[in-house]
Amino acid sequence: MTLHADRVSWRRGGVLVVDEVTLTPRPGETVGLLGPNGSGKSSLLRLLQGAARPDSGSVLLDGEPIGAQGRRAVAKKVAAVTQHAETDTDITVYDVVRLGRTPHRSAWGASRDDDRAIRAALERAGLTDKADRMWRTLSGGERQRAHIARALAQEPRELLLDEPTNHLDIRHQLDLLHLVRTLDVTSIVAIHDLNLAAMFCDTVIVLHHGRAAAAGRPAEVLTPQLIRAVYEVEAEVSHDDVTGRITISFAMPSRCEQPGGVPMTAT
Ligand SMILES: Nc1ncnc2c1ncn2[C@@H]1O[C@H](COP(=O)(O)OP(=O)(O)OP(=O)(O)O)[C@@H](O)[C@H]1O
Repeated sequence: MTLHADRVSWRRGGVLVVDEVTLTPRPGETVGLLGPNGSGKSSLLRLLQGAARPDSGSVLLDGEPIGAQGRRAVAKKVAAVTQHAETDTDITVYDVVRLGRTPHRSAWGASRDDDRAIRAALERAGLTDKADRMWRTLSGGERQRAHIARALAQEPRELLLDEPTNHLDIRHQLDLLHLVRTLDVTSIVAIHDLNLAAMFCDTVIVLHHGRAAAAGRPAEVLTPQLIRAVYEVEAEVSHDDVTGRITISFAMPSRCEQPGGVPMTAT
C-alpha cells in the first residue's frame, strides 16, 4: 500500500486548480508530474502531502485518509521538498538536515540513529564537506541539495519533490534524479524538463488545467501530439531501440524567427 490520490479536486481562490485527478504509484516507482506553469502540479503535491484537503475525492496513505492521520505519523512516511523552502536563521547545514529527524525524535531527544541518518543523507546529497557551513552561505543549488538531504534524513517511504532540479547545474540535475530513482522509496517529482522526465521516471502524469491529460510510461505519453496539445509547442520525439528511451527536440517557435534568418537583437 502506498500514497494514493483518488479523484481529488481542489478549488483555490474560487478556481478549480486540481480537477478529479487519480494517482496510484506503484511502491518504489518514480513518477514524473508534468504540465505547463499553473497546471496544478504544486497544488496536487500539497494535497498528497496532507498540507491541504481536497474539496472532493481523497488522498489515502496506507488505506486511511491522510488528513485523519497525525502530522508526525504522516511525516514518518512522507517527506516533501517544496519550492521556496527558505530559512533566514543562522544555522548550519547539519542542523537543517537534522530537521528531517524531527518526526523520529523521542522525548529523550537525539539518538545515535539520528546522527547516522543525517550523515548518510549529507553523503548522498554530496554535502558532507559542507555539514558545518552556515546555511545562508550556500549557493542556490547547494541549498536545494540540503533540502533533499533533509528529506532523506527523514527516511521516508514516499518522497514528494517540487521542481527539485531548478537551481542545479546539469551534472547535479543528473545526479539528483539518478539518486531519486535509485532510492528505495516511491517518488513523485514535479519537473519541467521533459527529457529528464523521460530519462528518469518510470511513469509520468501530465496535468493540463488541473486535469490529468495523460498518464503512463514516458515513451507512450510524451508524443508530439500530446506536447502540442498541452504545451502548444512543436516537438519531434526519437526512440532509441536499444535503451527504449526517447529524446525530445523542440522546434523553434515561429514567433522567434526573423525573415531571412537575421537574429533578433535587443533594442
Ligand atoms: N494560494 C492560491 N490562491 C489562489 N490560487 C492559487 C494559489 N496558489 C496557486 N494558485 C493557482 O492555482 C493554479 C495552479 O497552481 P500550481 O502552483 O499548483 O501550478 P504548477 O503547475 O505547480 O505551476 P508552476 O509550474 O508554475 O510551478 C494556478 O492557476 C495558480 O495561480
